[in-house]
Amino acid sequence: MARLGPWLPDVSDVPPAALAVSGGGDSLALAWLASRWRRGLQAFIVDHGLRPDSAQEAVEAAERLEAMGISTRILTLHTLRAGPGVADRARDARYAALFAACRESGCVDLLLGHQADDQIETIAMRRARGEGFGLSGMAWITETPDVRLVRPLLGVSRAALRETLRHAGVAWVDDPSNDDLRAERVRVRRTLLEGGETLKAELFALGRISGIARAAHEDACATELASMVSLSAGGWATLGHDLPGDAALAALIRCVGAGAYPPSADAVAALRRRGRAGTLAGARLLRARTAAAAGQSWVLAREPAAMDGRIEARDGVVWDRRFVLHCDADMVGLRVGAASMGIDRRARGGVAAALCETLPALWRGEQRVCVPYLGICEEEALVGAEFSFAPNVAAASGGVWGVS
Ligand SMILES: Nc1ncnc2c1ncn2[C@@H]1O[C@H](COP(=O)(O)OP(=O)(O)OP(=O)(O)O)[C@@H](O)[C@H]1O
Repeated sequence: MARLGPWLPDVSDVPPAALAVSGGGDSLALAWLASRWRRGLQAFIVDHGLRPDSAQEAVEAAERLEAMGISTRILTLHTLRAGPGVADRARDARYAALFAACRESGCVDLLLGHQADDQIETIAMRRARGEGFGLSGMAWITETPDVRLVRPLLGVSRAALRETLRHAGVAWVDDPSNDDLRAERVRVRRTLLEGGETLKAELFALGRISGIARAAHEDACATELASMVSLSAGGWATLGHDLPGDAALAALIRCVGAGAYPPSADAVAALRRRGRAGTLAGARLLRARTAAAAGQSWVLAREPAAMDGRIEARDGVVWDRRFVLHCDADMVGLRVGAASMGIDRRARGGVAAALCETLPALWRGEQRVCVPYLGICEEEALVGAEFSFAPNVAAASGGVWGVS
């Protein structure tokens, strides 16, 4: 059996990972954290040549990186000029330079310092522009023909990264263009700061919800997502909350519970204030059981459907407003009901019990004979039985498009 580790791979074994470092707090924190994670790092600093101090700042950032033991190259751009659209032109030129440098150095991964606040701002900007799917924000990993872009810090707040650097004794430079109100991102950041935590929390929820909607159209694993949202991913903790704010919790309840109308604001506030398990508008709020997340983390699961669908014809049973059943076998006489409780942990294959209760199963009388999503099938004729999302899933997954 192979030995576990080593955790710091030998440079000769793996291609170097590239770091895009601006000299600002986010990407320097990325570099510092990465330097404690692995060897074989190659940092690239792009000097856009647009400000008189930029060359000197690039040299200072390079010194900070070298002090962390990271080999560093400054990529100087000579052709950029100030003027209309300079931010977009600078970004295009920066990525082109970074990609070329990665190719030259044989780097397969390019790590970027985008963090959780950037993500929230991105979602806010896309929402303001009326974009739809973009509401799930930036991807953690983006494959390009040149390199794989990796954003490992998307779950970490700007404040936490600054704190990390302070502890490590690493100085950074705040780019003055981050205060330039002509930039859309800067204006959005200002609005978010003024709007406070509620707005942030709402946008975070919206991002997740639209991710859920997209997944619902992509594959069956979306069942899990459409039926259950984990509130433990560190997102709310990042915002300093145990549970999301009222508006965000209402949006999530609507998504998971698929109610035709949003829950009342008072009911949501009461559920949140109580801080314990409860049911509202077709969704159940439960404490997560996992030991690692104990104390802080919650799950919002769909309330198990009370409805049983008796199969009268060969096909076309819609269950829980979400699923359509398909099967070649004659199933008249069976019924579709919730997979329900009592399925052995091993048979569930890691699927949470709360989610299991919301999955469709085929029942013959009191006997559960098939749970397609879990691969459980007691009758040979039913082996091909399948559920897919009902065509009205966008509506069924709960006002996904209508949350505002
Ligand atoms: N001058 C630079 N040199 C190298 N990398 C940079 C530079 N500027 C930004 N980056 C990389 O891009 C990340 C995001 O930076 P920032 O948010 O300023 O860029 P952006 O213009 O919003 O870019 P994006 O289009 O990628 O969102 C940084 O954390 C860093 O990894």
